[in-house]
Amino acid sequence: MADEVVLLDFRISMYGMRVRIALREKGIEFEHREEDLMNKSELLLKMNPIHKKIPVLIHNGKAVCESTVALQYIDEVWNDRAPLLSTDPYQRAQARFWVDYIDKKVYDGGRKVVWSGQGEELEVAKKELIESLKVLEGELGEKKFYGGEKIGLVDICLVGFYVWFYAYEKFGNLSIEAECPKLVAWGKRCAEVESVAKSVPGQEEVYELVAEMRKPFGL
Ligand SMILES: N[C@@H](CCC(=O)N[C@@H](CS)C(=O)NCC(=O)O)C(=O)O
Repeated sequence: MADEVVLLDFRISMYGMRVRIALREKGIEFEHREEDLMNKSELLLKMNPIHKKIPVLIHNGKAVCESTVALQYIDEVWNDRAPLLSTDPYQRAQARFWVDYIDKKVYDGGRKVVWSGQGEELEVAKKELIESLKVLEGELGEKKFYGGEKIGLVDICLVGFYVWFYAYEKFGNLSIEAECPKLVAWGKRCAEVESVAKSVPGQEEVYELVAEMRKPFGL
């Protein structure tokens, strides 16, 4: 029986993007179902009753929730091609450490920049975001990708945030390129990789959609 793979998703979600990229890295055909997060589908509520969030990967009718869990699942099920992680246990542990860092620090900093409005709160958020990006830039060093010559788990998990950089810059009145030029160069390299190019929206599209989402909150 052919695999049936469905992804419940939201186009500008950095978490959704990573699952799309991983599936495309592996060459897995999948059906993409866009969710309206203000009016979630019955399927989403049924498949992710605990968190009620996207992305949800549905493989032959079975749901896998949480993006990093989905990436691990994808890597284990389709383990005969395009590995997302090194075979070395220590390298694997390191990659998972950085994904955890991204999800805690970059997500938090970015969320606050987008939703803080103006003033002291925004200044603190900007500092937090830039600090976390500088740490990640340091970890990249002179490598082409975090995965080495090819994109790997850390690249796949961070590139969705790169797609939000323009929105962070506009709402935070900051220049990520001035602060982290090597990280921005890395993001541009990633954006040229086929699996990424096919999976992520443009930075302006993200900015425009987020600007619409902020309006009801008077931002
Ligand atoms: N830790 C989750 C985060 C997923 C997440 O925050 N999804 C957001 C969209 S980016 C969502 O579904 N939000 C809807 C809600 O919170 O009701 C993951 O890695 O999958």
